[in-house]
Amino acid sequence: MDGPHTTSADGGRGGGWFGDGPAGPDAAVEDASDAGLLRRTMAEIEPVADKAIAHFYALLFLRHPEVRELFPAAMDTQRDRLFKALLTAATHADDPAALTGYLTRLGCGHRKYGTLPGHYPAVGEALIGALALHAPRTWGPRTEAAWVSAYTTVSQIMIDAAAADELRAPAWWHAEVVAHERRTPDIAVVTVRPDQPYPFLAGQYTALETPWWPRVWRHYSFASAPRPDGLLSFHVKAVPAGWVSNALVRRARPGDVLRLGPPTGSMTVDHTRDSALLCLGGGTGIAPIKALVEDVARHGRRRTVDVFYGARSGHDLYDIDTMLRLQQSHPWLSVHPVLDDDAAGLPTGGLPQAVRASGPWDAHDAYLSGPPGLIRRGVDALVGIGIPAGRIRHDSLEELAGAAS
Ligand SMILES: NC(=O)C1=CN([C@@H]2O[C@H](COP(=O)(O)OP(=O)(O)OC[C@H]3O[C@@H](n4cnc5c(N)ncnc54)[C@H](O)[C@@H]3O)[C@@H](O)[C@H]2O)C=CC1
Repeated sequence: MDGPHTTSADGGRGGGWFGDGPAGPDAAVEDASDAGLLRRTMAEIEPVADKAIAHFYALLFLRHPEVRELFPAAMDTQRDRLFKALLTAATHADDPAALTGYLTRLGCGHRKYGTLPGHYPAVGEALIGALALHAPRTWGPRTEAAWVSAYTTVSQIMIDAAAADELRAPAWWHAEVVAHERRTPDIAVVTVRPDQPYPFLAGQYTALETPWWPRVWRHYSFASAPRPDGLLSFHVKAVPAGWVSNALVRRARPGDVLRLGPPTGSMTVDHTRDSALLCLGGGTGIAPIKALVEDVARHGRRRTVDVFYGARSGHDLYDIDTMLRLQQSHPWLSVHPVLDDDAAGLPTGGLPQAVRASGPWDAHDAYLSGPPGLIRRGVDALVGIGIPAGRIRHDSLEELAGAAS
């Protein structure tokens, strides 16, 4: 690729990459601000997003075959993540300050894929090409200029963030599997030793790649707070069609070497506060909750912690012994197992109902971890019982959608 990002050369003004062309449908637009033009494209693209995404990748790989090797052999459902992230970012580009955190993480996170500054113009060109074709009613020179300008802002923040990160941290870590414990036929606890120090906070997660599915990255939460021996563990459930999770549960053995991206996520404990914690962990979502409990224990400042640990059946409460042991050693910790059905086989209403039925919780800081459906319903329940949304933490639902597969 040829040097750093170049799209700012024309500043996105006067027609951009596809020539000046005739005055298009954007000539007499009411809200002709850049943000208004971007919103109009988005509204037109939304119903045909699948086609636009397919076109985007076709253009990208046709014009820049060298970029293909940054992506996995099989482009699965994750393929729309790049396109969607670009659109989300570009449409918020009129407020770069608010976006900087997101784009900084995105730029740093892209280092593990081998992304270089020279790749950004190729992606931008394909993005504009796909949008122009699939939003013909609203596309025109001014709209194109607005997209070029937005993409330039977005990509420059990502490029700068990656360059700054390069001075601080590796693009990825190699991590050798040192223990592999099958807790149920579908769930394994995988413990790894990173090849270099791996600083992270309890409650965060990382992207992980196995040797069996190169360039397919999946997110897993750390199942422990940082340990003195530097080891990291993950709770992995093999799910149908989950390439990475199946390989980790059924194939990984001590000695195998994985790759880890940087730690990310803000579901961490604020130790400047002393309010009590209410934690909801569903299924393998108990992993980061356990890490948070260990973090509170190590921090030494006692605050009460209530953990509601939900599972579909008693058999699925694969980590209950660990949680009960923690409860025994810490008088400030209460663990409440919650099954979907009661002893008579009747539905219990699950975690949200169990939390609603106890309390009061309105003075607590809340943490949720588990399937996206549980998080959505859990947040509704917690807001309903008086916990302000600003005191409820969970990982991004978008990231979780592809998390465990
Ligand atoms: N940081 C995080 O938020 C983490 C999230 N996860 C996610 O947790 C999930 C774990 O999967 P499994 O163990 O198979 O969970 P599961 O499907 O067996 O469900 C676990 C618990 O969540 C409840 N639940 C599920 N869907 C619900 C809904 N729509 N409304 C209310 N309650 C619901 C179930 O009743 C059960 O108590 C995966 O999707 C994984 O990606 C896993 C680790 C960390």
